[in-house]
This record gives sequence, structure tokens and C-alpha cells, in this order.
Amino acid sequence: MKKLKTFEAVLTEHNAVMAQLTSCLDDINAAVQLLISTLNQGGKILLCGNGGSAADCQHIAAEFVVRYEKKRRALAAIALTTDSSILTAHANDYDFDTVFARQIEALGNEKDCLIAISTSGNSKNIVKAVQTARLQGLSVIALTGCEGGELKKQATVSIVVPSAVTARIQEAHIVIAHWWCGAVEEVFNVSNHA
Ligand SMILES: O=C(CO)[C@@H](O)[C@H](O)[C@H](O)[C@H](O)COP(=O)(O)O
Ligand SMILES: [Zn+2]
Repeated sequence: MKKLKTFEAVLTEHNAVMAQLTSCLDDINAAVQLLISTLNQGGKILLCGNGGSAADCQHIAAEFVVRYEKKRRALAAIALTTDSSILTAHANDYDFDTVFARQIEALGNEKDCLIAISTSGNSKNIVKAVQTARLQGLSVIALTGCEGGELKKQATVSIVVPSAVTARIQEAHIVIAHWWCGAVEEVFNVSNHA
């Protein structure tokens, strides 16, 4: 049986990935500018991902629509991972590879920005979502790892977390996305919110 990785080993691995995130600073900053300009011009943020990254999509959308740390006006974000009727109908009647692409066809326009999350950078439904988004004129931020895979080639801005371990990459993704939420919130903080 494979020996259990100790919690200390996980912490060491996690801390090493966090320390190496400085290599992604330019891309992280470029992505936040894209999010701010998207919202400034009346666009919305769409998000897609599988598994743990699907959960991250709805987590991040909630921060934008409701709040991160401050009360301010609502910001437009939709997780494409949450409508079980759309997901099951499309997977059942067409195929799973286009579950997100289909929703982008329905909802996306050139003012919008897609945040596409895939730790491998190669999940077919995420790659197809990015292709559809680019064809429709959306900008795309890829949150990925493992050298970026196919996503890196197709996104407007790619953040490639320097790790090949899915869980560590996901942990880095949420740290980055939380920073984006805080930075965006600062810009839209001048609010008429009660
Ligand atoms: O959360 C985890 C592992 O931490 C899993 O659910 C993981 O997200 C799933 O295996 C995904 O299908 C992986 O897809 P991707 O990140 O390579 O696109
Ligand atoms: Zn997980």
C-alpha cells in the first residue's frame, strides 16, 4: 500500500507552491485588470471548472454577486457549474464535453470575461468552453497548473500554478481568486449600497 503523505509533508508542499506564486505575479495582475475592465464596461464574469474547481466557480461568483469583505454594489458573475437541469439535459442529449460551451453560446458576449479553471489545463469541456468564448469575442482568464496544457495556448491571460499536484494547484487558485475579489471590491467600493 502507498505510504500516507504526512500532514507536515502536505504543509511543506503547500508552502513551497505558495512561495513560488511570485512567478505568476504579472499574470495575476493582468487578470485583475481584465476583470475590472469587464465589469466597468457592463460585462459579466462567467466561470467554469470540474470537481473541486466547479465548487471554486460558485464560491468566486458568490463573492462578486454578494460580497467579499465589503458592502458595495452587486457585480455580475455566473458560475456555469450550478444549473443541474442545463448540465444534465445537455450531457444527456448532446455530450458532456460541451456543457459549458453551450452555456457560453447562450449567455456570453464580447463584453464578458470567462474564468476557466482546470488544474491539468486539458479537461475537454473546459478547453471547448475557452474555444467557444474566444470565437464569441469574450476575454478568457485561465487558472491552471501542470504547465498550462491546452488552456494556456488559448486564453487571453493564463495563471499557471507551478505544481503538478491537483490539490495544491486548487489551493493556490483560491488564494489568487480571493485576492482578485478584494482588488475588484476596492475599485467598486464607492457604492450607493445600503
Ligand atoms: O477536487 C478535486 C481534487 O482535489 C477533484 O474533484 C478534481 O477537481 C476533479 O478530478 C477534476 O475533474 C479535475 O479536472 P481538471 O482540474 O484537470 O480540469
Ligand atoms: Zn478537491
